[in-house]
Amino acid sequence: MAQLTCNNLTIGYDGKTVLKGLNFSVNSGDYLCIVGENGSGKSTLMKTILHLLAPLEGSVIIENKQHSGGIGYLPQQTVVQKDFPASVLEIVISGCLNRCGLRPYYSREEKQLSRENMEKMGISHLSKRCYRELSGGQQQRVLLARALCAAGKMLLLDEPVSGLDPKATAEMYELIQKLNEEGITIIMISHDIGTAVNYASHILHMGNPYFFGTKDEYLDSSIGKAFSTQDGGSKA
Ligand SMILES: Nc1ncnc2c1ncn2[C@@H]1O[C@H](COP(=O)(O)OP(=O)(O)OP(=O)(O)O)[C@@H](O)[C@H]1O
Repeated sequence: MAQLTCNNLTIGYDGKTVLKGLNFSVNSGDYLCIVGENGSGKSTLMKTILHLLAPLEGSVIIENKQHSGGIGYLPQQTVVQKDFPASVLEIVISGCLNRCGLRPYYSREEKQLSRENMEKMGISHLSKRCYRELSGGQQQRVLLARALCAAGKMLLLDEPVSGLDPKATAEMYELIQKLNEEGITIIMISHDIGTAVNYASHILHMGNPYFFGTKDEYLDSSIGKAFSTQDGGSKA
């Protein structure tokens, strides 16, 4: 069943179109990689899916939102965020804020959920450490644990390995794959087509024309062939 459907969706800012007429859907348990050149609209699409930006035309439908819980979001990290003066636990548990509603404290269940997600991400031993003193890879695990606290069944990840070294990158991809195997739907922006093709079940290649289909359909398509042979098949 489709968890997310974009119908004839036009995205952009202040009435200026970035990409027109997008049609695709994501089913529960899918792993969608969004690839495309700089400025092709990947982050704009993600913000539109999150309802942070209104569509210029068309619609974004998220099925059973009230039953499936929230959407976990891992934004692209900025320099300011890397310097955030809070403890790991404070950052992870802030992912539960939406669950609190008007209640001005975290419940026992929310504290337990934060502990479980830190455990999943292998960062329990860092819970009291200050976020800004951590390595880039550790910081991304903290933000992923935070996104998991907010997530029901869907995680949106905007270049989760940006700036990480090869070892931390591989570990991050393994963690994301494990979450997908546990049933969480993944929608991830990536600049790395090689990885997209390795891990994803579906590819959305932003551009005019855009491509949407399964990984195998992408590898068979002219756009997929052109990009997966370019630069040794790694960069979009
Ligand atoms: N806040 C904004 N206001 C107006 N235009 C914007 C804004 N943010 C992005 N844009 C424009 O929208 C277009 C798409 O940008 P977007 O960031 O979605 O691309 P992207 O594919 O995510 O790029 P990258 O790979 O560099 O992250 C670009 O032309 C960009 O200049």
